[in-house]
Amino acid sequence: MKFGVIGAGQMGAGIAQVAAQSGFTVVLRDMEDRFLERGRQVIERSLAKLSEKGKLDGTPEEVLGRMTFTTDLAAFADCDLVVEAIVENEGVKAQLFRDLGGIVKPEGILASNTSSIPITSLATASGRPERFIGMHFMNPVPLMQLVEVIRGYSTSDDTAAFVESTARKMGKTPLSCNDFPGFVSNRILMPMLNEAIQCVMEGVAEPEAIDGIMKLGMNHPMGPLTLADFIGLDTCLAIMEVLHRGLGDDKYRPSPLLRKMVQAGLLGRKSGRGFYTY
Ligand SMILES: CC(=O)CC(=O)SCCNC(=O)CCNC(=O)[C@H](O)C(C)(C)COP(=O)(O)OP(=O)(O)OC[C@H]1O[C@@H](n2cnc3c(N)ncnc32)[C@H](O)[C@@H]1OP(=O)(O)O
Ligand SMILES: NC(=O)C1=CN([C@@H]2O[C@H](COP(=O)(O)OP(=O)(O)OC[C@H]3O[C@@H](n4cnc5c(N)ncnc54)[C@H](OP(=O)(O)O)[C@@H]3O)[C@@H](O)[C@H]2O)C=CC1
Repeated sequence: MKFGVIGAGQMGAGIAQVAAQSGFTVVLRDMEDRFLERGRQVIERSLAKLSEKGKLDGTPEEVLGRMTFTTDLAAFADCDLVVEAIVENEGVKAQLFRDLGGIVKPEGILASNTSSIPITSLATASGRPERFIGMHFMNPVPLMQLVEVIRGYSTSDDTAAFVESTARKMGKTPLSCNDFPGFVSNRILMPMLNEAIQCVMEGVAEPEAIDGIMKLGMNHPMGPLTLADFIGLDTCLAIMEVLHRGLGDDKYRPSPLLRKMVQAGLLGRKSGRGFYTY
């Protein structure tokens, strides 16, 4: 199978890596060579770590040998499945799917790794709504078990079955849900992270104490502010906006502190500073 991934950021690089680990031929695209190079380095580090621990089938070189890095969308023409993992912005994603709809062979399936944006509207933009689906991997992709599979209004049974079987071949567990803002994962997770940010803003406690309380008290592997920094505060804000707009309830209002930090360019781990400094 030829597996396409668009966006070589933290999610796209992880999805491409795990697809190649699973034996698929992979093409990974970003807009500029320097972003592809950054993605390749992340993949090389992750493969080295997995290999060191005996958790990799074959060598890192064999896995990398199944991957091609490109800036050219035409390289996706013969892909059986293309997963998009670019910025969490509906207009930008819709334009990409309009383009892809005219490039990828008609029987190819298009999927979005979006955290929250309506699958049905991206499916319409693609011009092939029956062969369009949400394939939502979790961060960090090489370590997390879940793929949340989101069916759009017109997604066919064959498309859902193909994507679920592909997720299993990648060593993941697919779980399905319908197309509602934030799906299941982020409808439940993101309000908790937003509330932790609101606690910082209101001076309820210092970030370290908030994270410590949730880690030690609730056995969460990461505190909510560490996790928000890990996901990216720009992505967290984009998801909260979709929940707020899409569900029309002020309980999903993004914390003003979250908004201000994104305006200040404090995006978390990827920009070097968020609630913590990296
Ligand atoms: C926003 C959305 O739309 C959806 C989302 O994804 S929401 C986010 C979902 N993800 C989470 O909630 C993650 C929560 N965090 C965790 O589960 C854990 O902290 C974790 C699995 C990320 C890390 O595990 P941990 O037990 O905390 O230990 P940590 O020491 O950091 O890492 C474990 C090992 O994995 C390695 N590791 C981390 N990332 C890796 C990667 N990408 N590839 C390979 N190895 C990796 C680490 O280097 C470490 O190796 P050593 O044991 O040799 O030091
Ligand atoms: N972060 C997370 O924990 C998770 C995120 N997701 C979702 O995955 C997707 C990607 O997130 P993530 O990998 O974290 O984000 P990153 O910021 O790490 O990467 C985003 C990617 O999108 C590209 N991009 C940015 N702007 C544009 C544009 N205008 N046109 C085309 N490409 C663009 C970036 O390229 P460049 O480097 O050139 O800017 C980069 O490759 C989002 O939809 C997000 O919601 C899903 C699960 C978890």
